[in-house]
Amino acid sequence: MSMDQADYKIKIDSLGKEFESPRKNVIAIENVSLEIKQGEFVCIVGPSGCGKTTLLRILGGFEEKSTGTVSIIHKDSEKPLKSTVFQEDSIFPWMTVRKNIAYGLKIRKLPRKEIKKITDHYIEKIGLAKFAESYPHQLSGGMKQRVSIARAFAIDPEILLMDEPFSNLDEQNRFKLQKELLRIWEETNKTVVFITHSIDEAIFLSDRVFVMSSHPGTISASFLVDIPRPRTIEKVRQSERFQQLFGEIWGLLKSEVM
Ligand SMILES: Nc1ncnc2c1ncn2[C@@H]1O[C@H](COP(=O)(O)OP(=O)(O)OP(=O)(O)O)[C@@H](O)[C@H]1O
Repeated sequence: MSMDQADYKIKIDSLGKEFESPRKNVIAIENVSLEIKQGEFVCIVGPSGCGKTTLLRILGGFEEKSTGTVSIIHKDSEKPLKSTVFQEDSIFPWMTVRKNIAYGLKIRKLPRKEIKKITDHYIEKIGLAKFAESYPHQLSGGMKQRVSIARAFAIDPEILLMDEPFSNLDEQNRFKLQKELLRIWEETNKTVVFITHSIDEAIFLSDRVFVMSSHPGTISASFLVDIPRPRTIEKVRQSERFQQLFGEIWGLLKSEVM
């Protein structure tokens, strides 16, 4: 199939990962198959240890798979295919907010003017104009995660991989960042794969939620989140569809978590 004909952005087929260890090998994920469309926002939820991070690390190219196939359509080879945002803030402590966001663009050797334009745009988007020349140690946890997100978007990847980026934040900061993330995503048409422990967060953010189960770590179900956008946390939580999805997803996870 030619790239233009493919109706997926990411296609995973019978993916498996076994970690070898001297005592006992661990099967982290087994027989994972899924397709993600261009521009889709998907969340993956599942109990601790079910293999979410392993799956994301394979997608990100940080880990080798053991079995199966992963196909990702890279449309514009001039631009990076993917960028990852991790749970802990991973910005450079010795660089200012501005330099952190500009870093990936400098690596790509974009013209200086262009770098400034893009960097200013994202500094504004994440509400850190007053902190552009601050260093990470002068920022709160939420502000640092904002910088990570801005940095990931600034390099303009086709796919964003996010591994529990908000799990270390308090609830109010999490709401704020979720909203900002959706706002930026809505204007960029990027494909996002987002891992979270939180069913609320998964439903609020995504077009589709994949639920993973453990032993073996595999996809046990997927749910279409047909709640209209733009969304607000208040409206989503009050909607009947939210309650219904929450009940169904929790129903699946409950037995494992308990
Ligand atoms: N480098 C490694 N070597 C050996 N085993 C590993 C390695 N990385 C992960 N595992 C094992 O693979 C399984 C899946 O781990 P993974 O971190 O992907 O789960 P997770 O769903 O992301 O967990 P959590 O939600 O707690 O972050 C676990 O049993 C874990 O111990």
